[in-house]
Amino acid sequence: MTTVIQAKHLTKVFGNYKAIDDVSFEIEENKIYGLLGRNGAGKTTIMHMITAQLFKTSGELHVFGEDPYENNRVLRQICFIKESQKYPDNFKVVDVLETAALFFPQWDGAYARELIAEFKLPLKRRVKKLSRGMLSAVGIIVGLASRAPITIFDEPYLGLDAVARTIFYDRLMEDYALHPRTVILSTHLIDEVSRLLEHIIVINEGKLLLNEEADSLRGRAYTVTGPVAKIESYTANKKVIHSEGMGGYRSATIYGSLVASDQKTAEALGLDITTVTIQQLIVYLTSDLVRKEVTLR
Ligand SMILES: Nc1ncnc2c1ncn2[C@@H]1O[C@H](COP(=O)(O)OP(=O)(O)OP(=O)(O)O)[C@@H](O)[C@H]1O
Repeated sequence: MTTVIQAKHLTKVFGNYKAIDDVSFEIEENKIYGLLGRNGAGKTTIMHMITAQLFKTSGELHVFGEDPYENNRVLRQICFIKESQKYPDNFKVVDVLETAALFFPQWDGAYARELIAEFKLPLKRRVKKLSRGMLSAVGIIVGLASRAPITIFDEPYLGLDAVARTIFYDRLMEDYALHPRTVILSTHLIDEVSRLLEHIIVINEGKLLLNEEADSLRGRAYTVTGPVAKIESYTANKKVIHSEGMGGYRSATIYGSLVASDQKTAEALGLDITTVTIQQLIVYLTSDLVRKEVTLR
């Protein structure tokens, strides 16, 4: 596996606020990553350092083995699509595509036109006259057609309706299969994208909370539901990351794989067992209450 981004003890301080605190991770070639976390966790700050829009305070950051700052050789290999992308006032959709064609070495103009038709975008309309969702579609089209070896989508779909989001996910998967590259998706719609993600990095309050293959996270927690006394007996000595009650019933989410012996015990107690989605798992793990009580691994 080739590493395309390497962060070691990466730290970013704004004034006296540590937005990124000693974070280390590697991003490999030709994989789809989810960069996830709550509002203000530090995801955009990391993406801005990778794309040389912010200086790191300390630590190391290498992109394709080099420092990304003022390094055009590296930056032309990265396409960064963000929700708040600004375009010059007089730009029409067609101007955005033509500018992207000049910048990205692997740009595919024919594919961009196909996507324009699919998202029903008016090529000759000024970008500032587009609806919120149409503006997001422009970013998505640039991100896909750039075929950049590192393509980063930071909450790319503000205002995009469910149909258009599905088009984005489907096209991303198809095009990624034909033209593998590294994709980093940062989003709060985790359930929607979780089937696309191969590896998940979770940032919480500026620190690295999880850095794992998505498949290994899929079976990482489960929920048991049943009468309070039986739940209490079952969960003794287990890491409960979420719990809620209703009348005499309680449900408890347990951090850990459901091994055969535990499954037998739960069944013998008559408890219902349900799986936990990656989104639920991340919500529980990043909630303040849980982090105080549970130390991961
Ligand atoms: N230029 C800046 N000056 C001061 N503080 C900043 C600056 N940029 C970001 N921050 C702070 O750093 C923290 C991380 O912000 P960041 O935008 O990276 O979060 P995020 O994970 O992308 O959040 P969201 O999901 O809401 O987009 C926040 O507390 C934010 O207020």
